[in-house]
Amino acid sequence: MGDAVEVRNGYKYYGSKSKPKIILNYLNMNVERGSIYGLLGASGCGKTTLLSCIVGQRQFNSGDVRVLGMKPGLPGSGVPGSRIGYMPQEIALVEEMTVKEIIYYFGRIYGMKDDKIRDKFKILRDLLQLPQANQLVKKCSGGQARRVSFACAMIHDPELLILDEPTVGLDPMLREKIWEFLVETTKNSKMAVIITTHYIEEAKQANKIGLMRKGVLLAEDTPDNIMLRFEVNSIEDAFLILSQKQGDNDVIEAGMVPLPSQQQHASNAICNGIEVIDSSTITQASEKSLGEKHSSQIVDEENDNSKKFLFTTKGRIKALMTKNFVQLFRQPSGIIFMLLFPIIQLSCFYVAVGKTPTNLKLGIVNEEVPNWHTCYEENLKTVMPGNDTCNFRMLSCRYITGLDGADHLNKIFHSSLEEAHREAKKANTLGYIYFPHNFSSSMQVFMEDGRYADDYAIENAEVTVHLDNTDRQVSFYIERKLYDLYSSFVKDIASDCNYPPKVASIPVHMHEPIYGTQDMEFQRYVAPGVVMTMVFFLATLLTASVFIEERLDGVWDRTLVAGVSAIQMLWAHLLSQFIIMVVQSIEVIVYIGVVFDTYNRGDTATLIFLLTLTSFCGMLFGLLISVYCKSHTEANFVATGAFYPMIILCGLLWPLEGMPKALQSVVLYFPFTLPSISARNILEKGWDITNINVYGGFLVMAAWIIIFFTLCMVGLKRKT
Ligand SMILES: Nc1ncnc2c1ncn2[C@@H]1O[C@H](COP(=O)(O)OP(=O)(O)OP(=O)(O)O)[C@@H](O)[C@H]1O
Repeated sequence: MGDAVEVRNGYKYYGSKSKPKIILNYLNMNVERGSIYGLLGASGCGKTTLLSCIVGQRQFNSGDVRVLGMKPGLPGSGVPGSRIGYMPQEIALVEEMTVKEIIYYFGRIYGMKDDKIRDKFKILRDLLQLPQANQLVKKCSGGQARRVSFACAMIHDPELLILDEPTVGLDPMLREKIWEFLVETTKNSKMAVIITTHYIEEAKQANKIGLMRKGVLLAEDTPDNIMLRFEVNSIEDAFLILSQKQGDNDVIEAGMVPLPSQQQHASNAICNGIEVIDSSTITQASEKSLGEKHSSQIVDEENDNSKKFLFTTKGRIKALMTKNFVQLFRQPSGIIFMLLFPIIQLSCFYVAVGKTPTNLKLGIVNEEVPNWHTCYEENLKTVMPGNDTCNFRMLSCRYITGLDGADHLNKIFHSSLEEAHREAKKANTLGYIYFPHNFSSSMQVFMEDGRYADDYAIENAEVTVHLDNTDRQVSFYIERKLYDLYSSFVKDIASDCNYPPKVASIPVHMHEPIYGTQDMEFQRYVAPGVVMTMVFFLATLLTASVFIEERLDGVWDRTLVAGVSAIQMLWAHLLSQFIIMVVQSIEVIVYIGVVFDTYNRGDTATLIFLLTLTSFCGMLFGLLISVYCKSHTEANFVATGAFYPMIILCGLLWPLEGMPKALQSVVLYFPFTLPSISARNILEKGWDITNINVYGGFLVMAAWIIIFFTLCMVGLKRKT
């Protein structure tokens, strides 16, 4: 059957080719089936790197590795996959799951049936003194979590069990029990175990130990033989002697990479006569047998795989989706984020945006009256029509009292222009309006015989306005109010003087709008864009954080080593997210429809579809970020960096027509620009998906989905 693991001239470096940080320096290793191999070495000597190359998580830069007779990663090799069990150094469990759930998760991933998982779980629970089945992993102590992690690696009775420091933090009794179990199991089966440990003496129970230092195995033999050879009573002493012999001079310098043949020579020299595995021990015959086994095993495995394929894939997708939902819904922040955030954000938007500004302080200086109370005297008459003339007095009062109808304006009366100016400068008012002492008489001259009115009269017939323009929205609003009021003020005077009111109105008439309403609020214009950007970025942040978290806590890698492909993980995530997104989109549409009474002239299903696509696109963008960013901080930078340009350029804050032409033609294809126009067209114009001004947005969104998906795939392929 050959050895469980055979490593020949394993060479691995991190960093660039020109400046390599060499971790494994043409290392050789043999692990027999049905045996325990203790891999010992100081922290940082490369043990984890070696194990990751054995389980197929990483690859050697050169050299050869056979695991259970095949090269890891080859189709049908079962590595990564169910032939091995891997317990990484970090806990690498889903914290939101219970002990039972995480065991079932890995069992299903390995393609086990539920009743088999249940039986094995019972055995492991007693053996490893696992915590209560319904205890959350995050509530487990370090030692408990390590035992659960160990159980996950063992659940499927692998042919090769790889344990990276499994006994750290466990009490001596339990450590002993675990070793007993491993010794017993390897005796009675063909299971091979590779175990790294810092407790060198416990490795005495291993069938073989490898002493590793600076990327090479200094010795590889049974514990007794090693102690015998160095005439010492402990492996630790033997290791010390070996390390001294290797010496510091042999620190591997970057850039001085020896050739395999030179290295073979070098490592023999390093070990000063100590027998280090000789690569020539792989005989022609064993190579041949490996080759034969290779092809026959591929056929067997492929047959087996095709039978099990459906069952395993179903089980995996079920396990992955359950994990996703558990992860999301066991964290209060997850539910808040997905379901409550849209409600909170929409409420903020609808309550705060687009309403008419109120309590706007506007100063008034009126030189026509001795004091402002005069304007509010009862029986004040400002227009006195005669037969062939119409006399005006204190007309300014008529305009000022007209302002009372504009209840959003708060009038502040000033006694002089200087005072009004001073108050506006101090920002105590938003500006002021001024009426000269001869406002009414000038108006009379202007209205009765405008053709002969002199400049002085024309000037004094004006309402002079000075506004603080720094808040343009507010000053626009005041301007519009003052214009509207003046228009009705003049019309009223004309009517009182028995002139036809139309003579006094501006001859531009705004009829009922073709689409929308005359009093349509700004809110309705921005709402589609706001809702779309909201669902997009919620999905982006959620996906990016979930994936990065999984990668950082080791769950992602561990699941890959268990045989799940990155693509399967991606599909499971897409499916679970899709369900959440449909719920979220319905929630958003119903909420704004029912609570804020937002009408929709078009088809609601089309809107929900567009919103779900937007959310899906956001999710893929989040995935893309998680693929290329290493940490949450990096992901946040990218998400925030993308958020503002997208919002600013999509026509949400300012119409596209106001942007430079070249920019317009680019931003039109941004993820929110055409889609928000489509949404607006559905809502306001009632157009359906057959209209280009609606399906244009769908096409853009679909194109972005394809772009993000392709980039994700490229990134994932490069990473795995
Ligand atoms: N992705 C990486 N990029 C660069 N260097 C790395 C990377 N991963 C590990 N290293 C470095 O490689 C060396 C070997 O790391 P490795 O984790 O294999 O050591 P180890 O023997 O398992 O240590 P320990 O017992 O502390 O886990 C260390 O110096 C580590 O800093």
